[in-house]
Amino acid sequence: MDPSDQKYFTVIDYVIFAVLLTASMGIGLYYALSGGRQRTTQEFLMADRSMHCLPVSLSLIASFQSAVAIIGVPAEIYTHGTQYWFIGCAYILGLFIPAHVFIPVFYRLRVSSAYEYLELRFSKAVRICGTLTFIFQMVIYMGVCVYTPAFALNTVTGFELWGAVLATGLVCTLYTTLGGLKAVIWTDVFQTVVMFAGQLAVIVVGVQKTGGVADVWRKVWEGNRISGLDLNPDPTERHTFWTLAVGGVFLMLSLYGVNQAQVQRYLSSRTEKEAVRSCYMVFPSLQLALALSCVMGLVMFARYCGEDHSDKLMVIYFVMDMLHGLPGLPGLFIACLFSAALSTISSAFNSLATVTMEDLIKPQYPAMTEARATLLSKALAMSYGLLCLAMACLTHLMGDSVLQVALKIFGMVGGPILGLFCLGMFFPWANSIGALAGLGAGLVVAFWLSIGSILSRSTRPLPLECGANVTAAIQTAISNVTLSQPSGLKRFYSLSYMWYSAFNCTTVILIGLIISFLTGRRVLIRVFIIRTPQRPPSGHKEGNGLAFSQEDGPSLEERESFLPEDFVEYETAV
Ligand SMILES: O=C(O)CCCC[C@@H]1SC[C@@H]2NC(=O)N[C@@H]21
Ligand code: NA
Repeated sequence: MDPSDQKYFTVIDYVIFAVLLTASMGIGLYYALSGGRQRTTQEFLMADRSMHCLPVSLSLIASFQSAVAIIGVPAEIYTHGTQYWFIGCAYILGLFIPAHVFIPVFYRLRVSSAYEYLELRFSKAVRICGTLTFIFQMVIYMGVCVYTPAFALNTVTGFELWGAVLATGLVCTLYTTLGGLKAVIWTDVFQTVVMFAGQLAVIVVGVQKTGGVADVWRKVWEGNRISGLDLNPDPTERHTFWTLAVGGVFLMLSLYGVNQAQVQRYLSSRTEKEAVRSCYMVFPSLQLALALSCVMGLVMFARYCGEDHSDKLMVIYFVMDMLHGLPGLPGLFIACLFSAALSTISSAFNSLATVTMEDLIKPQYPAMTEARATLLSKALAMSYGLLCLAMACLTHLMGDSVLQVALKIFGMVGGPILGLFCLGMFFPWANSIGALAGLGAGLVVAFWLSIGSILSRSTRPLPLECGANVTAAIQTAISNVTLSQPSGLKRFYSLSYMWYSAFNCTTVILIGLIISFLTGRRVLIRVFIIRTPQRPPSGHKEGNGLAFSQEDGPSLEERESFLPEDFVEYETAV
């Protein structure tokens, strides 16, 4: 069917899309006109540190579940099978470690930006480099997130491309600028619900139209799309249990442990326990989001197993094929797609405005009044919004698998940032020079690796035949056929992109330690001692462990609020 002449959208579909934008605007206006009316940066950027765990947890999901996942994951499952689903195993440690390692450090320091920790632990220079790296990462990622849904929709349904990008970008910029973090969190809650509803609708209609669950399962099974546990230890294998479940942990830590967008949500919680609880509550919802997008890919395979389309358009084509003729459902899915995009880019705007304000501007102008600071924060949110629209154009040039592009960005830039924080929290003898050198080296290696990989490798999609005639044996033979096994630099370039976060994080730590040792002469070490509530007399001291280490540190006791004096200075000769 030629999409352009299909009448996909009835009036009700446009109404649903308009309702989504209007509701989001309404929430933004509500928080602009209620509470403290967004007059202080504490309210605008930190939601007055008054949030409950439920909205925070849904907002934590929404931040990194964009249209990239809604479109990219089903395409991944359609093309390569369900191996990607094993990334769900990474969610266990990927959320447990942030809850008990990173949240205590950030929450007890009562910072607004995660990068303040880097100045307290290392130096101002490390903080600024960390902030700039984060800004670079999120600006590129934002562009991918705005562009993906608009481009895919336009191609399949003729839906006005730049009109959609502009509508999304402007609405998002407005409610983020007007309503601050409270509005961003509550629109995230609303948009996450729309996201789940849209995906569920496609699955229910898709299964029903493809002959029912049994039929879908049979086709998917015969089409060899249910991947077994692939324990192949080869790090150049794109998706195996190890690259997803272990490499995925580092990816999750770079997002849910140290990414400012998530740290800001933890910090907006009313108590530390509330923040930890919100982190725990992310787990089931994230598993549900993953399951929905994977099942959508399976249903799509059952429907089209013989046909071959480029992945990005495939999903929208499938959805419109399933939903057209059912008034309101195409509109619901569009609302789902743009909810995914809106909730991610609003989080990006707000976190970018926060770090720019807290890490780059306030330190230069300490005497700035609260009113001016808030006004400037709003101006920043607005300008990041416009920058994001510009980035959307750039995305035009990206590769074809949007999921892979997004995950590569996290690996290339998020990995080194994770390494920087780990260096600070787990290695007390690391110093500022080491941290800077580590971050620099990590970024250089990360870019060298990913550019090298783009130039030298293409993924081998599984054959698309379905039906009993293609036995699993043949499939395995085909998919495992080893092209001339790369060696040396070629092998380095063919490292699975799912290992980028782990690899780049490790590079930063190793280089950081080596340089710290080399320059460690008489270095002053500032180690932040976390104190845990005084335990009932159980005889042993419990520490949150982390960022500190020297055993002869001060006794562990509860502190109302942590002040920089909690950083204990140590002279060490190396
Ligand atoms: O959806 C996106 O914008 C980016 C792709 C998914 C990012 C990672 S994958 C692991 C974790 N689970 C999610 O749902 N999102 C993040
Ligand atoms: Na989102």
